[in-house]
Amino acid sequence: MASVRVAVRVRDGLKDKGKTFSFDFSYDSTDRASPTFASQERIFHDLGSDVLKAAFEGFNACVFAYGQTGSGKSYTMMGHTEDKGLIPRICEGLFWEISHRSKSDAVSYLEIYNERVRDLLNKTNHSHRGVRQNLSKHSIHNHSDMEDLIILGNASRTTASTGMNDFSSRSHAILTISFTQAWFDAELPRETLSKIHLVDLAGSERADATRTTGTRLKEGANINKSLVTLGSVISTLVSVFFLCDLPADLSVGGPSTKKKQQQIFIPYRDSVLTWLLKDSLGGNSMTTMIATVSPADVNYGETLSTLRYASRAKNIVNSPTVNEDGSVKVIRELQAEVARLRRLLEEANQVLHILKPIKDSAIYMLTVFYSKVIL
Ligand SMILES: Nc1ncnc2c1ncn2[C@@H]1O[C@H](COP(=O)(O)OP(=O)(O)OP(=O)(O)O)[C@@H](O)[C@H]1O
Repeated sequence: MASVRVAVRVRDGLKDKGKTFSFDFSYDSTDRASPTFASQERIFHDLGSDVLKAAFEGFNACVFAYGQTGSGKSYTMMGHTEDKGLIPRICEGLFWEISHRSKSDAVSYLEIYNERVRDLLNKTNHSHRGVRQNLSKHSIHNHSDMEDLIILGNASRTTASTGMNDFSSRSHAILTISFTQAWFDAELPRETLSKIHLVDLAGSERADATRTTGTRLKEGANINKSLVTLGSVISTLVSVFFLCDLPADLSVGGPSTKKKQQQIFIPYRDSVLTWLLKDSLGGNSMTTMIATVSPADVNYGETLSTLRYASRAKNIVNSPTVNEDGSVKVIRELQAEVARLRRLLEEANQVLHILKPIKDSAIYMLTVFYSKVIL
């Protein structure tokens, strides 16, 4: 079991309004000259390197950035050419490690725009409501292939200028790296498949703050709808785990608590985003949420709501397991069984070896007894 890790990254000066939250990490990225300034490198060191570690151990991993529009989600996830964010750094790390191991990789990159999935790596693919239908998968052989795909995908992403951000992401973007490793462990074959989801969410926003109308307003409504669903999924998951955690004597429903947990409906299907992130929230994944805040006074309400959102997400417990290829696992288990039977046979032979002289002398004694006493 692993809790969702939550890191908070602050863009501007934070005014103390007397609320306290606790998170796994907190970063101050307000002033480059400050000794406490958290650089992109530091964020990768703390959060990105664990994603790589999990993936190489055969787990699924997910990082998603959540926060008000303009607070630094895209900067944290993608960054700029000269100031790279988590995605390019994780990809670099992946290829650095991969050069020492056997593997194969595939990448897909999609955006969810107005509740429709659009393939960012295949412009001929029209957007659709179905999840992952027709999504192109691209084999990559080196880091430069990966960089080209990211540049291609980013160029297709829907951004627009809003009152809060000149290049506001108007969609949620999910880059998925599927990653297979095959090797021999004590002469037995092993194969694991890990998936890394790197997610840059569109900004949570108020229409009046972003001064949106028309298309922007419709986008904003869809963004907010999916973020509200994400919030409901998080709250519901937390209540399920809260019931799990209750000691038997405190559990509200006594023996029926388990039944209640099973009856709780988690609204994953209410938005494309939550459906795609199903495994990352309450499922088989090591997940990190990065909450970005830009707490100028004017943003106090949004900052507080982001921190509350993040604080709830911290209570989600996932159950990550190593994703081993089923058929390779069966082969490995059969090989282990054959080795066990061989060992048993050897032991039986050794016992026979010890018993043989006893058997021979028993036959000899019986023969002597028969010839001398009976005859
Ligand atoms: N920690 C930071 N250090 C330096 N610049 C930053 C930082 N965070 C954000 N910025 C800058 O602020 C601007 C807005 O950031 P960004 O586009 O990442 O916001 P966002 O949260 O992704 O917004 P939206 O939800 O509208 O897409 C960008 O020009 C970005 O480079």
